Amino acid sequence: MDATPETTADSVLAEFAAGICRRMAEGLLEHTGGELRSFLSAESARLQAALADPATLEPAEQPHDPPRFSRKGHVVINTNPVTSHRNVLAPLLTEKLEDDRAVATVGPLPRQYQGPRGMLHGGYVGVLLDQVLWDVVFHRLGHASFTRTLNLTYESPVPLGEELTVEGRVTKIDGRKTFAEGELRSGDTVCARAEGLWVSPR
Ligand SMILES: CCCCCCCC(=O)SCCNC(=O)CCNC(=O)[C@H](O)C(C)(C)COP(=O)(O)OP(=O)(O)OC[C@H]1O[C@@H](n2cnc3c(N)ncnc32)[C@H](O)[C@@H]1OP(=O)(O)O
Repeated sequence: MDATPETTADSVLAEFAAGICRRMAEGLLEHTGGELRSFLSAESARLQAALADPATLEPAEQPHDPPRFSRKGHVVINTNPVTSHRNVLAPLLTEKLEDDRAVATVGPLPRQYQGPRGMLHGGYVGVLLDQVLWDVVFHRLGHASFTRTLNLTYESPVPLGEELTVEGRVTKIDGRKTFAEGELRSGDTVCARAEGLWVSPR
């Protein structure tokens, strides 16, 4: 990353643009023909308007992920593909961390995450569980670790278009090894379970 400073207005604009990109990604899979053209034109116009006068986006909004600064003063942007409001791939989580437990809500997820028709792609099920289990391990240890194993059991398809709950728990710490487990639910239905091992750096 470079050392260019970023104002709050810049951060708000970047997240606004990411929101438009998310809507475009969804709209590209929803619309066709003339409807697609109108949709793209309207979203482009919204971005152009914000670019022409970024101040109009403030102070109504504050950035969710304002850039941090490294010790050398370089801008560090949150690139996380699950949680960063600036990463258009991120489905975005709202997460609560307490002691050995994390509970996150995500979604409703749109069509760009689709695997089987109307259902979440299985790889994304793993992405969501990996993130929440990593988060609870980080919260418990106070430092980052690497996912070494992640075993998934798919119990039932995960519906798109509904809010999902992802829960993670630390189950054991043994030296550099931290074990955690969790599940992804739609309502009261457990759709997937995960258990894995996280290894702290030497
Ligand atoms: C900022 C937010 C980021 C969120 C990220 C979300 C999580 C991620 O995606 S992390 C990225 C994906 N993971 C990776 O890329 C990791 C790739 N793997 C690695 O880099 C290495 O294998 C790494 C670091 C995990 C472990 O390497 P290394 O430190 O050499 O481990 P190693 O010494 O062999 O094993 C450590 C311990 O685990 C044990 N162990 C290793 N594998 C297993 C296993 N499968 N089962 C049980 N125990 C195991 C070893 O026996 C050893 O135990 P002990 O300390 O008692 O002797």
